[in-house]
Amino acid sequence: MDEFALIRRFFTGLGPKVPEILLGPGDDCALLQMQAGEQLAISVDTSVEGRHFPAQADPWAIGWRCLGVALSDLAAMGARPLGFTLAITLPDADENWLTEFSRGLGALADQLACPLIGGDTTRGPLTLSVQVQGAVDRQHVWRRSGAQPGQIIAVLGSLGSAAAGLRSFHEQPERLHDRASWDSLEKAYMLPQPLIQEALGLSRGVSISSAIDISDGLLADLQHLLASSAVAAELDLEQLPLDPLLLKRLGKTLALDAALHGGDDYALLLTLDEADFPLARNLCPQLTRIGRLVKGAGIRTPEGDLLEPEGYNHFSGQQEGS
Ligand SMILES: Nc1ncnc2c1ncn2[C@@H]1O[C@H](COP(=O)(O)OP(=O)(O)O)[C@@H](O)[C@H]1O
Ligand SMILES: Cc1ncc(C[n+]2csc(CCOP(=O)(O)OP(=O)(O)O)c2C)c(N)n1
Ligand SMILES: [Mg+2]
Repeated sequence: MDEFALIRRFFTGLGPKVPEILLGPGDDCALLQMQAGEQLAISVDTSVEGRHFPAQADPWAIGWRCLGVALSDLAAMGARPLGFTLAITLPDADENWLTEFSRGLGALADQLACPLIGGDTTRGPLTLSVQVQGAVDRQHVWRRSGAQPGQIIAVLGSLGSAAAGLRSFHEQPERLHDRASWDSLEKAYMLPQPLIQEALGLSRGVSISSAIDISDGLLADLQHLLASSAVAAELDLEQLPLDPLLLKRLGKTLALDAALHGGDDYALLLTLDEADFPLARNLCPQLTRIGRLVKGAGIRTPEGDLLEPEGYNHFSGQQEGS
């Protein structure tokens, strides 16, 4: 199968038709029509085999995951997906692998009405770069800056599960191929659900002062939000939303460590006025209050203990060839 046959067969017609996409794959560019009052939100994330997902992972799940992690950034801005492009680097054109990969990718593209509108196909070590495009009402766009002392910090989605799921696959690699039997931790890692609908519902109904999605770990990503907003945080570790299975599997200390530093959660961290929290909870019952913003810098517990924001960092320690 040559490059163009591969594109036609696996990467054409993924996701539904949406009115804003005037032109999809097949020309030199895709064309998007923006509506008056909306801004274009753009973000790209690369997923590398062995770095972001295990070598030999289920191709359906790799397809879902590489789009899911990218769409999470649209959720974090309160943006509605319009479409995505895929730059794919493949070691070879394995038809079975590509069939499953494009089905997993297409399943999430359908669920969130986000069609594949173009891309690039090359040969080399397995790497997937997904660029997402979204539309955001200029009145309701969320940024990392904007958090104010006195407001509360809330999280949507659970924390630490994905890190425990990755650990489970390290310990039992044969489980990577048994998608039907994945538990909630394994699903959290391999099949992250970007919180697009939840974010859109919240952004229309309540004023959110700042937001970020959690990819590197709660403390690391909270620190990015705090730095952008020039505020500090007090976190109540007893309130973190933890899956009961995570607590059962790892015990409280390791579960907390996974929730604070593990990453791969693709949960949303939001700040808002305390008075708006009941309304926000009505719109999104899973929203959990985990702390509050205070003047100053850094992250502390209510008892005053400093929490160090170590999270995932691609170049910390400079291993691999330095
Ligand atoms: N190579 C790069 N060139 C320009 N901007 C970059 C590059 N890598 C990351 N960024 C920007 O730095 C910021 C932080 O990146 P990242 O941690 O990847 O964000 P996220 O967790 O939202 O994916 C983002 O605004 C991103 O666009
Ligand atoms: C096989 C494997 N090992 C380790 C990890 C842990 N990990 C790798 S990258 C990452 C952080 C998120 O990736 P990044 O490229 O920083 O995404 P971004 O912050 O740009 O969204 C984490 C927690 C993983 N996901 N998979
Ligand atoms: Mg990124």
